Amino acid sequence: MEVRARAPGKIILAGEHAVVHGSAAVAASIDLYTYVSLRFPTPADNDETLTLQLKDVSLEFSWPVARIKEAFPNSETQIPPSSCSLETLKLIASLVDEHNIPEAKIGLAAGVTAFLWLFTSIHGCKPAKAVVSSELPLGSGLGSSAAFCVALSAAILALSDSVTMEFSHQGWQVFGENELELVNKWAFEGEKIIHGKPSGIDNTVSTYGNMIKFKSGHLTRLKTNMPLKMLITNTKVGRNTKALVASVSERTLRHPTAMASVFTAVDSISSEVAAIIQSPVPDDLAITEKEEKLEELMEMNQGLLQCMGVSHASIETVLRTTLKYKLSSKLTGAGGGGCVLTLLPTLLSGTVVDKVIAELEACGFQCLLAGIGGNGVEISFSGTS
Ligand SMILES: Nc1ncnc2c1ncn2[C@@H]1O[C@H](COP(=O)(O)OP(=O)(O)O)[C@@H](O)[C@H]1O
Ligand SMILES: C[C@@](O)(CCOP(=O)(O)O)CC(=O)O
Ligand SMILES: [Mg+2]
Repeated sequence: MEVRARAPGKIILAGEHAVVHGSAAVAASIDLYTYVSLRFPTPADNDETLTLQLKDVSLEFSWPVARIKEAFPNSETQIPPSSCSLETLKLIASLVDEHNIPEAKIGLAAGVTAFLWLFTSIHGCKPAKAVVSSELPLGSGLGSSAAFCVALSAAILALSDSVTMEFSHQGWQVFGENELELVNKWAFEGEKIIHGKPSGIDNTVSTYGNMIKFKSGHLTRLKTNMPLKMLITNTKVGRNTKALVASVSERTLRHPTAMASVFTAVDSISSEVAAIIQSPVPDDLAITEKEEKLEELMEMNQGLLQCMGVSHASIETVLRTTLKYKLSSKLTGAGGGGCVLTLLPTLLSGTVVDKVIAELEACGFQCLLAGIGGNGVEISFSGTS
Protein backbone atom coordinates (compact mmCIF):
# COMPACT_ATOMS: atom_id res chain seq x y z
CA MET A 1 0.00 0.00 0.00
CA GLU A 2 1.16 3.53 -0.76
CA VAL A 3 0.12 6.64 1.10
CA ARG A 4 0.41 10.18 -0.22
CA ALA A 5 0.34 13.24 2.00
CA ARG A 6 0.22 16.86 1.01
CA ALA A 7 0.88 19.81 3.28
CA PRO A 8 0.50 23.49 2.39
CA GLY A 9 3.01 26.31 2.58
CA LYS A 10 2.16 29.51 4.42
CA ILE A 11 2.45 33.26 4.54
CA ILE A 12 3.04 35.14 7.78
CA LEU A 13 0.85 38.25 7.79
CA ALA A 14 2.46 39.63 10.96
CA GLY A 15 4.91 38.59 13.63
CA GLU A 16 7.71 36.49 12.13
CA HIS A 17 10.86 36.27 14.26
CA ALA A 18 9.14 38.04 17.17
CA VAL A 19 7.00 34.86 17.50
CA VAL A 20 10.19 32.94 18.32
CA HIS A 21 10.59 35.31 21.30
CA GLY A 22 7.02 34.94 22.62
CA SER A 23 5.12 37.59 20.62
CA ALA A 24 1.91 36.80 18.75
CA ALA A 25 1.98 36.18 15.00
CA VAL A 26 -0.70 35.66 12.34
CA ALA A 27 -0.28 33.16 9.50
CA ALA A 28 -2.37 31.63 6.73
CA SER A 29 -1.95 28.52 4.60
CA ILE A 30 -1.52 28.96 0.83
CA ASP A 31 -2.58 26.61 -1.93
CA LEU A 32 0.93 25.48 -2.84
CA TYR A 33 1.80 22.06 -1.45
CA THR A 34 4.60 19.67 -0.63
CA TYR A 35 3.75 16.08 -1.52
CA VAL A 36 5.21 12.96 0.07
CA SER A 37 4.48 9.43 -1.08
CA LEU A 38 5.57 6.55 1.11
CA ARG A 39 5.48 2.82 0.57
CA PHE A 40 6.93 -0.30 2.15
CA PRO A 41 8.40 -2.84 -0.26
CA THR A 42 6.63 -6.17 -0.67
CA PRO A 43 8.64 -9.39 -0.05
CA ALA A 44 8.74 -9.82 -3.86
CA ASP A 45 10.61 -6.48 -4.17
CA ASN A 46 13.47 -7.97 -2.13
CA ASP A 47 14.46 -4.43 -1.13
CA GLU A 48 16.23 -3.90 2.19
CA THR A 49 16.90 -0.17 1.87
CA LEU A 50 15.43 3.03 3.24
CA THR A 51 15.26 5.52 0.37
CA LEU A 52 14.44 9.22 0.22
CA GLN A 53 13.98 10.74 -3.20
CA LEU A 54 13.96 14.55 -3.37
CA LYS A 55 12.51 15.37 -6.77
CA ASP A 56 12.86 19.16 -6.55
CA VAL A 57 16.61 18.95 -6.22
CA SER A 58 17.08 15.74 -8.23
CA LEU A 59 18.78 13.87 -5.40
CA GLU A 60 18.20 10.40 -3.99
CA PHE A 61 19.49 9.05 -0.69
CA SER A 62 19.45 5.36 0.09
CA TRP A 63 20.77 3.39 3.04
CA PRO A 64 20.75 -0.38 3.56
CA VAL A 65 18.66 -0.96 6.69
CA ALA A 66 21.59 -2.91 8.17
CA ARG A 67 23.78 0.21 7.77
CA ILE A 68 21.25 2.34 9.65
CA LYS A 69 21.10 -0.24 12.47
CA GLU A 70 24.89 -0.27 12.64
CA ALA A 71 25.26 3.54 12.71
CA PHE A 72 22.34 4.03 14.99
CA PRO A 73 22.29 0.96 17.30
CA ASN A 74 19.97 2.32 19.96
CA SER A 75 17.26 3.53 17.63
CA GLU A 76 13.85 2.77 19.06
CA THR A 77 10.39 3.86 18.11
CA GLN A 78 9.43 6.91 20.17
CA ILE A 79 5.99 7.28 21.66
CA PRO A 80 5.09 10.09 22.31
CA PRO A 81 7.06 12.43 19.98
CA SER A 82 10.43 13.39 21.36
CA SER A 83 13.34 15.62 20.44
CA CYS A 84 16.41 14.33 18.65
CA SER A 85 19.30 14.44 21.13
CA LEU A 86 22.61 15.99 20.10
CA GLU A 87 24.23 12.56 20.24
CA THR A 88 21.63 11.02 17.89
CA LEU A 89 21.85 14.06 15.61
CA LYS A 90 25.57 13.33 15.19
CA LEU A 91 24.90 9.65 14.43
CA ILE A 92 22.31 10.56 11.82
CA ALA A 93 24.60 13.24 10.37
CA SER A 94 27.23 10.54 9.75
CA LEU A 95 24.68 8.62 7.64
CA VAL A 96 23.79 11.77 5.71
CA ASP A 97 27.48 12.68 5.20
CA GLU A 98 28.08 9.35 3.44
CA HIS A 99 26.11 10.80 0.54
CA ASN A 100 28.46 13.72 -0.14
CA ILE A 101 25.78 16.34 -0.78
CA PRO A 102 27.19 18.99 -3.17
CA GLU A 103 28.36 22.11 -1.26
CA ALA A 104 25.82 24.31 -3.07
CA LYS A 105 23.01 22.11 -1.76
CA ILE A 106 24.32 21.57 1.77
CA GLY A 107 21.17 23.14 3.32
CA LEU A 108 19.40 19.95 2.27
CA ALA A 109 21.35 17.89 4.81
CA ALA A 110 19.13 19.17 7.63
CA GLY A 111 16.00 18.07 5.77
CA VAL A 112 17.46 14.61 5.12
CA THR A 113 18.42 14.36 8.81
CA ALA A 114 14.86 15.33 9.79
CA PHE A 115 13.51 12.57 7.52
CA LEU A 116 15.78 9.93 9.10
CA TRP A 117 14.80 11.06 12.60
CA LEU A 118 11.05 11.09 11.87
CA PHE A 119 11.05 7.77 10.00
CA THR A 120 13.20 5.77 12.41
CA SER A 121 11.47 7.25 15.47
CA ILE A 122 8.05 6.14 14.23
CA HIS A 123 8.88 2.92 12.36
CA GLY A 124 12.32 1.90 13.61
CA CYS A 125 14.80 0.56 11.04
CA LYS A 126 12.59 -0.73 8.25
CA PRO A 127 12.89 -0.66 4.46
CA ALA A 128 10.70 1.95 2.75
CA LYS A 129 10.74 4.51 -0.02
CA ALA A 130 9.66 8.13 0.38
CA VAL A 131 9.36 10.49 -2.56
CA VAL A 132 9.10 14.25 -1.97
CA SER A 133 8.09 16.95 -4.43
CA SER A 134 6.93 20.49 -3.87
CA GLU A 135 5.16 23.39 -5.54
CA LEU A 136 6.85 25.72 -3.05
CA PRO A 137 10.13 27.51 -3.68
CA LEU A 138 12.61 26.09 -1.14
CA GLY A 139 14.21 28.45 1.37
CA SER A 140 12.10 31.47 0.37
CA GLY A 141 9.94 32.20 3.42
CA LEU A 142 6.86 30.25 2.32
CA GLY A 143 7.41 27.52 4.88
CA SER A 144 8.79 24.75 2.66
CA SER A 145 10.63 23.26 5.64
CA ALA A 146 7.42 23.00 7.66
CA ALA A 147 5.39 21.64 4.73
CA PHE A 148 8.18 19.05 4.21
CA CYS A 149 8.06 17.99 7.90
CA VAL A 150 4.25 17.99 8.09
CA ALA A 151 3.79 15.98 4.88
CA LEU A 152 6.53 13.52 5.95
CA SER A 153 5.08 13.11 9.45
CA ALA A 154 1.57 12.61 8.05
CA ALA A 155 2.68 9.95 5.54
CA ILE A 156 4.90 8.16 8.07
CA LEU A 157 2.20 8.19 10.77
CA ALA A 158 -0.55 7.14 8.35
CA LEU A 159 1.28 3.81 7.81
CA SER A 160 2.03 3.34 11.52
CA ASP A 161 0.24 1.80 14.49
CA SER A 162 -0.09 5.27 16.05
CA VAL A 163 -2.95 6.07 13.69
CA THR A 164 -5.93 3.80 14.10
CA MET A 165 -8.67 5.82 12.41
CA GLU A 166 -10.43 4.33 9.40
CA PHE A 167 -9.82 5.95 6.04
CA SER A 168 -11.74 5.45 2.85
CA HIS A 169 -9.54 4.84 -0.15
CA GLN A 170 -10.82 7.74 -2.24
CA GLY A 171 -9.34 11.20 -2.73
CA TRP A 172 -7.70 13.57 -0.25
CA GLN A 173 -8.85 13.07 3.34
CA VAL A 174 -8.33 14.91 6.59
CA PHE A 175 -7.08 13.38 9.82
CA GLY A 176 -9.07 13.55 13.05
CA GLU A 177 -8.07 16.03 15.78
CA ASN A 178 -5.88 13.53 17.70
CA GLU A 179 -4.00 12.53 14.57
CA LEU A 180 -3.49 16.19 13.58
CA GLU A 181 -2.05 16.90 17.00
CA LEU A 182 0.38 14.00 16.60
CA VAL A 183 1.39 15.06 13.08
CA ASN A 184 1.96 18.62 14.31
CA LYS A 185 4.11 17.47 17.25
CA TRP A 186 6.31 15.26 15.07
CA ALA A 187 6.60 17.96 12.40
CA PHE A 188 7.73 20.41 15.09
CA GLU A 189 10.53 17.98 16.01
CA GLY A 190 11.55 17.92 12.34
CA GLU A 191 11.45 21.74 12.14
CA LYS A 192 13.75 21.87 15.17
CA ILE A 193 16.34 19.95 13.18
CA ILE A 194 15.99 22.33 10.19
CA HIS A 195 15.41 25.69 11.97
CA GLY A 196 17.32 25.26 15.23
CA LYS A 197 14.80 27.19 17.30
CA PRO A 198 11.42 27.27 15.55
CA SER A 199 8.39 28.93 17.11
CA GLY A 200 6.09 26.19 15.78
CA ILE A 201 3.87 28.57 13.78
CA ASP A 202 4.85 27.17 10.37
CA ASN A 203 4.21 23.50 11.15
CA THR A 204 0.99 24.43 12.98
CA VAL A 205 -0.52 26.40 10.08
CA SER A 206 0.60 23.73 7.61
CA THR A 207 -1.07 21.05 9.74
CA TYR A 208 -4.34 22.86 10.48
CA GLY A 209 -4.61 25.16 7.45
CA ASN A 210 -6.82 28.28 7.31
CA MET A 211 -5.68 31.32 9.23
CA ILE A 212 -4.21 31.20 12.72
CA LYS A 213 -2.92 33.38 15.50
CA PHE A 214 0.00 31.78 17.31
CA LYS A 215 1.64 32.84 20.54
CA SER A 216 4.01 30.94 22.86
CA GLY A 217 3.10 27.61 21.28
CA HIS A 218 -0.63 28.30 21.61
CA LEU A 219 -2.87 28.19 18.54
CA THR A 220 -6.04 30.24 18.00
CA ARG A 221 -7.94 29.47 14.79
CA LEU A 222 -9.17 32.69 13.19
CA LYS A 223 -12.58 32.91 11.55
CA THR A 224 -12.76 35.46 8.79
CA ASN A 225 -14.99 36.39 5.88
CA MET A 226 -12.70 39.20 4.76
CA PRO A 227 -11.48 38.65 1.19
CA LEU A 228 -7.71 38.92 1.41
CA LYS A 229 -5.58 39.10 -1.71
CA MET A 230 -1.81 39.18 -1.45
CA LEU A 231 0.77 39.38 -4.17
CA ILE A 232 3.76 37.20 -3.28
CA THR A 233 7.06 38.36 -4.77
CA ASN A 234 9.97 35.98 -4.60
CA THR A 235 13.19 38.01 -4.71
CA LYS A 236 14.97 34.71 -5.48
CA VAL A 237 17.70 35.75 -3.06
CA GLY A 238 18.54 32.54 -1.22
CA ARG A 239 18.82 32.50 2.55
CA ASN A 240 18.60 30.14 5.44
CA THR A 241 15.99 30.44 8.17
CA LYS A 242 18.21 28.86 10.85
CA ALA A 243 20.95 31.49 10.36
CA LEU A 244 18.46 34.40 10.34
CA VAL A 245 16.68 33.19 13.49
CA ALA A 246 20.08 32.86 15.18
CA SER A 247 21.09 36.38 14.08
CA VAL A 248 17.96 37.87 15.69
CA SER A 249 18.70 35.97 18.91
CA GLU A 250 22.25 37.32 18.91
CA ARG A 251 20.98 40.89 18.45
CA THR A 252 18.55 40.26 21.32
CA LEU A 253 21.45 39.20 23.55
CA ARG A 254 23.37 42.37 22.63
CA HIS A 255 20.38 44.75 23.11
CA PRO A 256 17.89 43.00 25.39
CA THR A 257 15.86 46.04 26.42
CA ALA A 258 15.57 47.60 22.97
CA MET A 259 14.68 44.26 21.38
CA ALA A 260 12.09 43.54 24.09
CA SER A 261 10.34 46.76 23.03
CA VAL A 262 10.50 45.72 19.38
CA PHE A 263 8.93 42.34 20.22
CA THR A 264 6.22 44.01 22.33
CA ALA A 265 5.37 46.33 19.43
CA VAL A 266 5.13 43.34 17.06
CA ASP A 267 2.85 41.57 19.54
CA SER A 268 0.42 44.52 19.46
CA ILE A 269 0.55 44.64 15.65
CA SER A 270 -0.26 40.92 15.34
CA SER A 271 -3.15 41.20 17.80
CA GLU A 272 -4.55 44.14 15.85
CA VAL A 273 -4.15 42.28 12.53
CA ALA A 274 -6.00 39.26 14.00
CA ALA A 275 -8.81 41.50 15.31
CA ILE A 276 -9.24 43.30 11.96
CA ILE A 277 -9.29 40.06 10.00
CA GLN A 278 -11.92 38.57 12.30
CA SER A 279 -14.30 41.53 12.60
CA PRO A 280 -17.43 41.40 10.38
CA VAL A 281 -17.37 43.08 6.94
CA PRO A 282 -20.79 44.66 6.34
CA ASP A 283 -19.96 46.54 3.10
CA ASP A 284 -17.26 47.66 0.64
CA LEU A 285 -16.53 50.80 2.67
CA ALA A 286 -15.78 48.67 5.73
CA ILE A 287 -13.49 46.45 3.64
CA THR A 288 -11.56 49.48 2.37
CA GLU A 289 -11.15 50.85 5.90
CA LYS A 290 -9.88 47.49 7.11
CA GLU A 291 -7.51 47.16 4.20
CA GLU A 292 -6.07 50.60 4.95
CA LYS A 293 -5.49 49.61 8.58
CA LEU A 294 -3.86 46.34 7.50
CA GLU A 295 -1.59 48.23 5.09
CA GLU A 296 -0.43 50.54 7.84
CA LEU A 297 0.21 47.61 10.18
CA MET A 298 2.17 45.78 7.48
CA GLU A 299 4.38 48.86 7.02
CA MET A 300 4.91 49.12 10.79
CA ASN A 301 5.78 45.41 11.00
CA GLN A 302 8.25 45.76 8.13
CA GLY A 303 9.94 48.65 9.96
CA LEU A 304 10.34 46.47 13.03
CA LEU A 305 11.72 43.60 10.94
CA GLN A 306 14.31 46.09 9.68
CA CYS A 307 15.12 46.82 13.35
CA MET A 308 15.69 43.09 13.83
CA GLY A 309 18.18 43.14 10.94
CA VAL A 310 16.36 40.71 8.63
CA SER A 311 15.49 42.95 5.68
CA HIS A 312 17.63 42.91 2.52
CA ALA A 313 18.39 45.17 -0.45
CA SER A 314 16.17 43.00 -2.68
CA ILE A 315 13.29 43.33 -0.19
CA GLU A 316 13.77 47.11 -0.10
CA THR A 317 13.55 47.16 -3.93
CA VAL A 318 10.19 45.38 -3.78
CA LEU A 319 8.96 47.84 -1.10
CA ARG A 320 9.98 50.86 -3.20
CA THR A 321 8.49 49.43 -6.38
CA THR A 322 5.11 48.62 -4.85
CA LEU A 323 4.99 51.97 -3.02
CA LYS A 324 5.10 53.72 -6.41
CA TYR A 325 1.64 52.20 -6.92
CA LYS A 326 0.59 53.18 -3.36
CA LEU A 327 0.72 49.52 -2.31
CA SER A 328 2.07 48.35 1.06
CA SER A 329 4.41 45.42 1.47
CA LYS A 330 6.33 43.50 4.10
CA LEU A 331 8.71 40.57 4.02
CA THR A 332 7.21 37.21 4.97
CA GLY A 333 9.01 34.36 6.70
CA ALA A 334 12.59 34.74 7.81
CA GLY A 335 13.57 37.56 5.39
CA GLY A 336 17.17 38.16 4.30
CA GLY A 337 15.84 37.77 0.73
CA GLY A 338 13.04 35.28 0.10
CA CYS A 339 9.45 36.45 -0.35
CA VAL A 340 7.61 39.74 0.14
CA LEU A 341 3.83 40.19 0.57
CA THR A 342 1.93 43.08 -1.00
CA LEU A 343 -1.70 43.65 -0.06
CA LEU A 344 -3.89 43.99 -3.15
CA PRO A 345 -6.98 45.96 -2.10
CA THR A 346 -10.34 44.63 -3.33
CA LEU A 347 -11.05 47.75 -5.41
CA LEU A 348 -7.60 47.83 -7.04
CA SER A 349 -7.89 47.60 -10.84
CA GLY A 350 -6.46 44.60 -12.67
CA THR A 351 -4.43 46.99 -14.84
CA VAL A 352 -2.49 48.27 -11.81
CA VAL A 353 -1.85 44.70 -10.64
CA ASP A 354 -0.53 43.79 -14.10
CA LYS A 355 1.73 46.88 -14.14
CA VAL A 356 3.23 46.28 -10.71
CA ILE A 357 3.85 42.60 -11.54
CA ALA A 358 5.52 43.59 -14.83
CA GLU A 359 7.77 46.08 -13.04
CA LEU A 360 8.73 43.58 -10.31
CA GLU A 361 9.42 40.85 -12.85
CA ALA A 362 11.58 43.29 -14.85
CA CYS A 363 13.79 43.48 -11.71
CA GLY A 364 14.27 39.70 -11.98
CA PHE A 365 11.75 38.83 -9.25
CA GLN A 366 9.03 36.22 -9.59
CA CYS A 367 5.43 37.09 -8.69
CA LEU A 368 2.68 34.72 -7.70
CA LEU A 369 -0.93 34.99 -6.57
CA ALA A 370 -1.74 32.08 -4.27
CA GLY A 371 -5.09 31.19 -2.72
CA ILE A 372 -5.05 31.97 1.01
CA GLY A 373 -6.52 30.00 3.91
CA GLY A 374 -7.25 26.55 2.46
CA ASN A 375 -7.07 23.10 4.08
CA GLY A 376 -4.14 21.89 6.10
CA VAL A 377 -2.48 18.50 5.72
CA GLU A 378 -4.38 15.76 3.87
CA ILE A 379 -3.66 12.17 2.93
CA SER A 380 -4.69 9.78 0.20
CA PHE A 381 -4.23 6.02 -0.15
CA SER A 382 -3.64 3.93 -3.24
CA GLY A 383 -2.98 0.27 -3.94
CA THR A 384 -3.80 -2.74 -1.78
CA SER A 385 -2.20 -3.70 1.51
N1 LIG B 1 10.79 19.74 -1.19
C1 LIG B 1 11.90 19.67 -0.46
N2 LIG B 1 12.89 18.82 -0.78
C2 LIG B 1 14.00 18.75 -0.04
N3 LIG B 1 14.25 19.50 1.07
C3 LIG B 1 13.31 20.37 1.44
C4 LIG B 1 12.10 20.50 0.70
N4 LIG B 1 11.36 21.45 1.30
C5 LIG B 1 12.07 21.89 2.36
N5 LIG B 1 13.24 21.26 2.46
C6 LIG B 1 14.24 21.50 3.54
O1 LIG B 1 13.94 22.76 4.13
C7 LIG B 1 15.04 23.70 3.94
C8 LIG B 1 14.49 25.10 3.70
O2 LIG B 1 13.91 25.56 4.90
P1 LIG B 1 13.99 27.04 5.40
O3 LIG B 1 15.39 27.56 5.35
O4 LIG B 1 13.29 27.06 6.69
O5 LIG B 1 13.14 27.86 4.32
P2 LIG B 1 11.55 27.88 4.07
O6 LIG B 1 10.91 27.08 5.13
O7 LIG B 1 11.19 29.33 4.15
O8 LIG B 1 11.33 27.39 2.69
C9 LIG B 1 15.80 23.12 2.76
O9 LIG B 1 17.16 23.53 2.77
C10 LIG B 1 15.66 21.62 3.00
O10 LIG B 1 16.54 21.16 4.01
C1 LIG C 1 11.33 33.48 11.19
C2 LIG C 1 10.21 32.54 11.60
O1 LIG C 1 9.28 33.28 12.40
C3 LIG C 1 9.46 32.02 10.37
C4 LIG C 1 10.34 31.32 9.38
O2 LIG C 1 9.63 30.94 8.23
P1 LIG C 1 10.38 30.39 6.95
O3 LIG C 1 11.19 29.20 7.34
O4 LIG C 1 11.28 31.49 6.42
O5 LIG C 1 9.30 30.05 5.97
C5 LIG C 1 10.80 31.40 12.42
C6 LIG C 1 9.78 30.60 13.24
O6 LIG C 1 8.74 31.15 13.63
O7 LIG C 1 10.08 29.45 13.54
MG1 LIG D 1 11.30 27.12 7.20
